[in-house]
Amino acid sequence: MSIVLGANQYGKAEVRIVRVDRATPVHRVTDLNVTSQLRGDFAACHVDGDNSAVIATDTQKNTVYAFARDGVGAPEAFLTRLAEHFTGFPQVSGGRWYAEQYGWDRIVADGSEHDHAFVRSGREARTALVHADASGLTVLAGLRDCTVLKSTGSEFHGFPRDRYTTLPEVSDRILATDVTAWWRYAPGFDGDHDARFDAVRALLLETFATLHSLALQQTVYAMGRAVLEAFDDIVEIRLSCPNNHHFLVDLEPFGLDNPGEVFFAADRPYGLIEAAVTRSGVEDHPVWNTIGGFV
Ligand SMILES: O=c1[nH]c(=O)c2[nH]c(=O)[nH]c2[nH]1
Repeated sequence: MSIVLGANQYGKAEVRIVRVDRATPVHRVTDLNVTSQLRGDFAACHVDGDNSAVIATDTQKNTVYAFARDGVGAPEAFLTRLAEHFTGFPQVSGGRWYAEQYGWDRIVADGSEHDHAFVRSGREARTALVHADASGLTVLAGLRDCTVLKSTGSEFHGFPRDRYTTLPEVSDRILATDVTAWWRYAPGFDGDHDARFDAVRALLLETFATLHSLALQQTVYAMGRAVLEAFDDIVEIRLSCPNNHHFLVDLEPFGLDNPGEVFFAADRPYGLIEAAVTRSGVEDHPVWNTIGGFV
């Protein structure tokens, strides 16, 4: 039996860049966490310790900072620049560039938005991924931990019951989740990434709000479907949504009723609903193998 090196990639993870755009006194802040990973002809390093082809992870980090000097723009565009740069090295056959972008809102002071003071806009992050292989570049955009809740307009009933089923059927409940979504652009997409991100996010939220939900599964599929219906140049979308359960507290021991007003917000265990929504005939794309925690 001989032992051989299998798939490998290497790079610098979580390069934090905060870029301040000072073109006017109204500063703009872009806050990114970038991971760069290269694939290619690196067997000699793994097998013999021969580093002659290795673009050091430190060099990858420095390249990220240097490229930010020219401006960052949309994370998808920034990662595409990095992908094009690194795949220009003959020993690099592909790679994976991933970014999370954290939002900062302007602080309102004296009744107006401040020029250069900001407050973090919560746990949610915008995400982007550029994947390069022999077939070219693939761009995914997404978001994670977009926490949403609706206080009615959600039911769950009609499920099978067996000796282990205790869940009551409900025709009115809280529906809450932290949306994580990734969507894949058609090859060559050259639209405005920022505008498109805003439009997709708005559509996901609008669908969550307006669909009268009979199951979180139905809501998740409807959110994905709405995005594919609205944008021809998005090929497919994947969603992962925990069901953040809110259980009605039994107030009867205190002689009180509880007409859907007092809930216990459980943190675990939680349901986990995941779905890929795609166009019929689209083949499985290798980029999805580079994303963990999804169907
Ligand atoms: O929307 C839901 N889907 C389920 O599959 C499920 N299972 C469960 O216990 N509660 C819920 N809610």
